[in-house]
Amino acid sequence: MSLLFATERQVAITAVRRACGLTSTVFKKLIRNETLTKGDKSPVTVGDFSAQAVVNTILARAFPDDRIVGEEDAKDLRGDSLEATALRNRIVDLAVENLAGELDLGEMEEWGLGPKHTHTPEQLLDAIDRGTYSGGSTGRMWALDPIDGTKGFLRGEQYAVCLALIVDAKVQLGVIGCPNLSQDASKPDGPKGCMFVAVREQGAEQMSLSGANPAPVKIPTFSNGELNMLESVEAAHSSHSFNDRVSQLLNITRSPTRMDSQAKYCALSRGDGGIYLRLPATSGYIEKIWDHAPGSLLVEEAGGVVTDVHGLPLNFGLGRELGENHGVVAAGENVHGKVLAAVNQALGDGKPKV
Ligand SMILES: Nc1ncnc2c1ncn2[C@@H]1O[C@H](COP(=O)(O)OS(=O)(=O)O)[C@@H](OP(=O)(O)O)[C@H]1O
Ligand SMILES: [Mg+2]
Ligand SMILES: [Mg+2]
Ligand SMILES: [Mg+2]
Repeated sequence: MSLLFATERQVAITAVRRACGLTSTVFKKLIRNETLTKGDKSPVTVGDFSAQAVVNTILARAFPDDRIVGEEDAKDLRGDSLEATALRNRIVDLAVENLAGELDLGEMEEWGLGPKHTHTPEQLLDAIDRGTYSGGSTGRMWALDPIDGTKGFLRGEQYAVCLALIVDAKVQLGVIGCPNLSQDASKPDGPKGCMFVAVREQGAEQMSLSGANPAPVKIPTFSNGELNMLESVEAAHSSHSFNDRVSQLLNITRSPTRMDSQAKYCALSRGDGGIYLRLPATSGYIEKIWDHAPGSLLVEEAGGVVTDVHGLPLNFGLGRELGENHGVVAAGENVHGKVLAAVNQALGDGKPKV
């Protein structure tokens, strides 16, 4: 008897692994004018667009009826301007080359892979735009962040290719590829490049990006003295000062580890740090589902708890955003309760006294 979501798991591993190969190539050759600034002032690179084209092409072939909520869209790539044409050509070349790569273990030709397939520019732009689904509470949908932590990617630091399958608003499968993350946190100069895979009720595991050495990941039981806070690098993405206050309340003496992207969830799942705390630094910012879907399942399957500051589960069924949640509190089972209490004490401390 085959396990639930076995095919989806293999397709997602394939898509994330291929996309990681592409982003690593792009990083080595990225040139200045290959980065755009989006309406919200955040960066997007040829790597983000072409990785979304690759993942969505594979998903569309393997599961033609599934919807996709992806971070990027192809609007800026469709014009006739010199800039749009150059960007489009580069993205198409990258995606075509990546998809044409010889089949690796577990990959299937019918997923659009291998040298026999052709992919036209129009098909690849349409593949990117398959990611424009508005989300919702029923049915199957994939959540894709082709490069999470684009700023980290541009700095040559942590970033992640993140893919999740959500069924009736519940994350069932999460795959995260971290090309720059050390396979063993205690050996920062050792081999880099890991993939984290979680299936609901089937546990979580880490493997190398090639798929080698799969091993279960588990959050250990921490005492306060051993706890270490994981937080965003960008102060604009989550409040560092708030996290300092919570650390004080919990008597955490170790300094926080700053890391871009859902690599924070990955680090937490294998016990490199015991808490991931993310409070909005800008009032009004609502978290996106693709920034949390695979990471939250990974942490839960590794024995952790993920809620917002009110202790509510993240609700992935409200569209492209986590519309009803405020902040994210992720920690091992034995510490989540006290972290939540400290978060609420710190939030109360900040309120004007009447
Ligand atoms: N104002 C604001 N507040 C909170 N979050 C924001 C904000 N702006 C952007 N984003 C999202 O942050 C994603 C990057 O993840 P991190 O914050 O973990 O990375 S970082 O350490 O700050 O670089 C980043 O994901 P990517 O765009 O995929 O890189 C964004 O979706
Ligand atoms: Mg982005
Ligand atoms: Mg992101
Ligand atoms: Mg992104």
